[in-house]
Amino acid sequence: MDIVFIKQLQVDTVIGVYDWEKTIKQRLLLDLRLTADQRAAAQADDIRLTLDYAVISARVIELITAEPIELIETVAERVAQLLLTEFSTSQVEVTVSKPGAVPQAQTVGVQITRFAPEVNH
Ligand SMILES: Nc1nc2c(c(=O)[nH]1)N=C([C@H](O)[C@@H](O)CO)CN2
Repeated sequence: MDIVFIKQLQVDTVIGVYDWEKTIKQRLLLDLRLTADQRAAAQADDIRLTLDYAVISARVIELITAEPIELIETVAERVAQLLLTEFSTSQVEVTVSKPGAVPQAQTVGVQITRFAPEVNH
Protein backbone atom coordinates (compact mmCIF):
# COMPACT_ATOMS: atom_id res chain seq x y z
CA MET A 1 0.00 0.00 0.00
CA ASP A 2 1.06 3.57 -0.54
CA ILE A 3 2.47 5.79 2.20
CA VAL A 4 2.55 9.56 2.52
CA PHE A 5 5.24 10.39 5.04
CA ILE A 6 6.57 13.34 6.97
CA LYS A 7 9.99 12.96 8.58
CA GLN A 8 11.46 14.86 11.52
CA LEU A 9 8.70 17.44 11.83
CA GLN A 10 9.96 19.93 14.44
CA VAL A 11 7.53 21.05 17.10
CA ASP A 12 8.66 23.32 19.95
CA THR A 13 6.14 23.10 22.75
CA VAL A 14 5.54 22.74 26.49
CA ILE A 15 6.01 19.02 27.09
CA GLY A 16 6.99 17.08 30.16
CA VAL A 17 6.10 15.53 33.49
CA TYR A 18 8.20 17.66 35.82
CA ASP A 19 7.47 21.20 37.12
CA TRP A 20 10.57 22.69 35.48
CA GLU A 21 9.39 21.41 32.12
CA LYS A 22 6.08 23.27 32.37
CA THR A 23 7.73 26.70 32.09
CA ILE A 24 9.85 26.09 28.97
CA LYS A 25 9.45 24.87 25.42
CA GLN A 26 11.27 21.72 24.33
CA ARG A 27 11.68 20.24 20.89
CA LEU A 28 9.81 17.19 19.69
CA LEU A 29 10.55 15.52 16.36
CA LEU A 30 7.73 13.61 14.67
CA ASP A 31 7.83 10.99 11.95
CA LEU A 32 4.40 10.35 10.41
CA ARG A 33 3.37 7.64 7.94
CA LEU A 34 -0.14 7.64 6.52
CA THR A 35 -1.39 4.72 4.44
CA ALA A 36 -3.63 5.63 1.51
CA ASP A 37 -3.97 4.57 -2.11
CA GLN A 38 -2.32 7.28 -4.21
CA ARG A 39 -3.14 5.95 -7.68
CA ALA A 40 -6.13 8.24 -8.32
CA ALA A 41 -4.14 11.32 -7.29
CA ALA A 42 -1.23 10.30 -9.50
CA GLN A 43 -3.51 9.46 -12.44
CA ALA A 44 -5.29 12.83 -12.25
CA ASP A 45 -2.22 14.75 -11.02
CA ASP A 46 -4.56 16.41 -8.53
CA ILE A 47 -3.59 17.58 -5.01
CA ARG A 48 -7.23 17.27 -3.92
CA LEU A 49 -7.02 13.50 -4.29
CA THR A 50 -3.98 12.98 -2.11
CA LEU A 51 -2.97 13.69 1.48
CA ASP A 52 -1.44 17.16 1.48
CA TYR A 53 1.66 16.86 3.68
CA ALA A 54 1.80 20.65 4.15
CA VAL A 55 -1.77 20.74 5.48
CA ILE A 56 -1.10 17.73 7.70
CA SER A 57 2.09 19.27 9.12
CA ALA A 58 0.36 22.54 10.00
CA ARG A 59 -2.57 20.75 11.63
CA VAL A 60 -0.32 18.51 13.72
CA ILE A 61 1.75 21.47 14.96
CA GLU A 62 -1.47 23.32 15.83
CA LEU A 63 -2.75 20.34 17.83
CA ILE A 64 0.44 19.72 19.80
CA THR A 65 1.06 23.38 20.69
CA ALA A 66 -2.54 24.13 21.70
CA GLU A 67 -1.94 23.22 25.35
CA PRO A 68 0.78 21.79 27.62
CA ILE A 69 1.07 17.99 27.57
CA GLU A 70 2.96 15.77 29.99
CA LEU A 71 3.66 12.52 28.14
CA ILE A 72 4.96 11.99 24.63
CA GLU A 73 2.58 8.99 24.56
CA THR A 74 -0.30 11.47 24.81
CA VAL A 75 1.15 13.45 21.91
CA ALA A 76 1.42 10.31 19.78
CA GLU A 77 -2.14 9.16 20.54
CA ARG A 78 -3.69 12.58 19.90
CA VAL A 79 -1.83 12.94 16.61
CA ALA A 80 -2.85 9.44 15.50
CA GLN A 81 -6.51 10.09 16.26
CA LEU A 82 -6.39 13.46 14.47
CA LEU A 83 -4.89 11.88 11.36
CA LEU A 84 -7.47 9.09 11.31
CA THR A 85 -10.46 11.37 11.80
CA GLU A 86 -9.48 14.37 9.65
CA PHE A 87 -7.67 12.69 6.75
CA SER A 88 -8.49 9.77 4.45
CA THR A 89 -6.07 7.19 5.73
CA SER A 90 -6.58 3.60 6.84
CA GLN A 91 -3.48 3.27 9.00
CA VAL A 92 -1.10 5.68 10.67
CA GLU A 93 2.29 5.26 12.25
CA VAL A 94 3.37 8.04 14.58
CA THR A 95 6.85 8.32 16.06
CA VAL A 96 7.49 11.03 18.65
CA SER A 97 11.10 11.69 19.66
CA LYS A 98 12.25 13.98 22.49
CA PRO A 99 15.94 14.39 21.72
CA GLY A 100 16.86 16.51 24.74
CA ALA A 101 15.32 14.26 27.36
CA VAL A 102 18.18 11.88 28.14
CA PRO A 103 21.63 13.46 27.63
CA GLN A 104 23.31 10.06 27.37
CA ALA A 105 21.03 9.00 24.50
CA GLN A 106 20.90 10.29 20.95
CA THR A 107 17.15 10.44 21.34
CA VAL A 108 14.24 8.76 23.11
CA GLY A 109 10.66 8.34 22.07
CA VAL A 110 7.59 6.30 21.34
CA GLN A 111 6.15 4.78 18.20
CA ILE A 112 2.51 3.74 17.74
CA THR A 113 0.40 2.31 14.93
CA ARG A 114 -3.35 2.91 14.76
CA PHE A 115 -6.01 1.81 12.29
CA ALA A 116 -9.22 3.41 11.07
CA PRO A 117 -12.32 1.53 12.21
CA GLU A 118 -13.66 -1.06 9.75
CA VAL A 119 -16.65 0.24 7.82
CA ASN A 120 -19.41 -2.38 7.46
CA HIS A 121 -21.79 -1.87 4.56
N1 LIG B 1 7.70 6.83 28.47
C1 LIG B 1 7.94 8.11 28.91
N2 LIG B 1 8.88 8.32 29.83
C2 LIG B 1 9.12 9.57 30.25
C3 LIG B 1 8.42 10.66 29.73
C4 LIG B 1 7.43 10.41 28.74
O1 LIG B 1 6.75 11.33 28.24
N3 LIG B 1 7.22 9.13 28.36
N4 LIG B 1 8.72 11.93 30.17
C5 LIG B 1 9.65 12.15 31.06
C6 LIG B 1 10.05 13.52 31.44
O2 LIG B 1 9.14 14.49 30.99
C7 LIG B 1 11.46 13.72 30.87
O3 LIG B 1 11.40 13.90 29.45
C8 LIG B 1 12.22 14.84 31.50
O4 LIG B 1 13.57 14.82 31.05
C9 LIG B 1 10.40 11.07 31.72
N5 LIG B 1 10.09 9.77 31.19
